[in-house]
Amino acid sequence: MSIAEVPKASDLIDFLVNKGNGVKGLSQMGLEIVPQKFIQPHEERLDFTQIVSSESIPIIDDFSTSDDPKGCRIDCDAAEKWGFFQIINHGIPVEVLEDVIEAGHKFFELPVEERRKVYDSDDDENTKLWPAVSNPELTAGAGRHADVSSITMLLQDDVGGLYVREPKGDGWIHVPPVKGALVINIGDVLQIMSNDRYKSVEHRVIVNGSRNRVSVPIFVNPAPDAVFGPLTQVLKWRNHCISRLFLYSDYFTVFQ
Ligand SMILES: O=C(O)CCC(=O)C(=O)O
Ligand SMILES: [Fe+2]
Repeated sequence: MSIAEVPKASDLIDFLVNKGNGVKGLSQMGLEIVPQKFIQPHEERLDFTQIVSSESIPIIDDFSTSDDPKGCRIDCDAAEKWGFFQIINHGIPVEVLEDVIEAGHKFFELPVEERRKVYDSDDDENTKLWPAVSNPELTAGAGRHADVSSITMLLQDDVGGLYVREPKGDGWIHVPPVKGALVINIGDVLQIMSNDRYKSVEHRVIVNGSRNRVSVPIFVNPAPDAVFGPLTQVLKWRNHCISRLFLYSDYFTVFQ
């Protein structure tokens, strides 16, 4: 849980997608490089020596039957240690997920005006485009952040670029695209409710040098007027309570 002082992905998306500039828009403006606003400050750039390739987040198979205690144990361990895991064979047909991704790519190929119409008429605002840029190492994809959700469920295409903080270290671990998988991560709310047992882990997105990336995150959030804090049932996991109570709308405003 921390707030990173980096440009927000939403600014980049707003410029490139909502305002309809696109990557082409950048070049039509005669810009050789991405505007300064979207350049990562030096200390925030992901330096490739920070990538840890010897470790990977767990892939949990057959999540739907994990109400057996052994399965639950694996999920809990993943939530405690990594805060991130992927699930496969979850019950949603792979073809359905692939259709969603394909629709996302098609949408972003539409001319700007068409795209706007879809935006105005549709409430599906979750699909995200991470446009290919020629200098991805300099550019803000999504700066490092933790989610202010309870949990987040993410569908990503096969481009890759999501990195997760390694447990107890400064490195970043790639979350490789796995066909038909959903990436699940613990958000701040569940970290607090679990009294710090489950971890809301920092992550970031690095855009690709040549391919547009589509991802569809679904944030499961409490209602704005919900009050949350460590659950009394879990206080035994630490001998002190790590947090006060929050009104979710206040929490969101401060930490988003
Ligand atoms: O697209 C992704 O892989 C992650 C996006 C993300 O972290 C977010 O929207 O909070
Ligand atoms: Fe996120």
